[in-house]
Amino acid sequence: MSTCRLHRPGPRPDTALLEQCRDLPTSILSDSMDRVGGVRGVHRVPGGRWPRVAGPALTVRTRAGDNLVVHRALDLARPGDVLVIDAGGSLERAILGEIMGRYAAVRGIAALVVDGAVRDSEGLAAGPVPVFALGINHLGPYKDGPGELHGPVQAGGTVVRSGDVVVGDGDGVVVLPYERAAEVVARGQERLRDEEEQFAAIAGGTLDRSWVTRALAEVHVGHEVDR
Ligand SMILES: O=C([O-])CC(=O)C(=O)O
Ligand SMILES: [Mg+2]
Repeated sequence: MSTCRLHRPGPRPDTALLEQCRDLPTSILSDSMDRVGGVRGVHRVPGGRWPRVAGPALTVRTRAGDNLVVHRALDLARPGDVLVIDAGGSLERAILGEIMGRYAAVRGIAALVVDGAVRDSEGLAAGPVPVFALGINHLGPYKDGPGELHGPVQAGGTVVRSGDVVVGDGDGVVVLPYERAAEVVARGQERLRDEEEQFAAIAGGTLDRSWVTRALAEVHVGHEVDR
């Protein structure tokens, strides 16, 4: 017998806001949090080609190399949840694999984010549920516990609370704190429009590059620079 501490679940973000998040690249969203609000080192498993995903965090803290409470989380998850599993960043053992990935799919789980390793990476990559992890390891987990659900965790150096908005794509994973999510999305939409204008200016040959010379004081050393 082991323990699984159950905290009270966090708030549930608005579905329209989650929909808006799916239109915003993680790069734009982390820019919109002043380039400091991202999960570091946790990426899509190799070969996974899923579209961008966004959902509320169901936070899981487990002992490194053990997945008993992750199994509990799979059974308690609500459709659309993103499991954020803090396995202490350990790569010693995988925390989940293809069986759990397939079960997550039938439970309607939106994504699995593991601050630790996973295995069966080819099977996970072929499945419908996006999986993000710090690494891959064939060595499987123990099932002894303990752990906790819905409490605050860390993933890739970022604090994640139950109900925070988790967004993942080909660049990795960002977490929008629940209270700031609407503001970050609004900033992100503005940045996306600005980037689209830059793409059009690049294609049309009208991109203004004057900021580069303004930002740099050039120092010529010993010879004239041809222009
Ligand atoms: O055995 C486990 O606990 C993890 C695993 O490989 C799977 O879910 O397929
Ligand atoms: Mg397996």
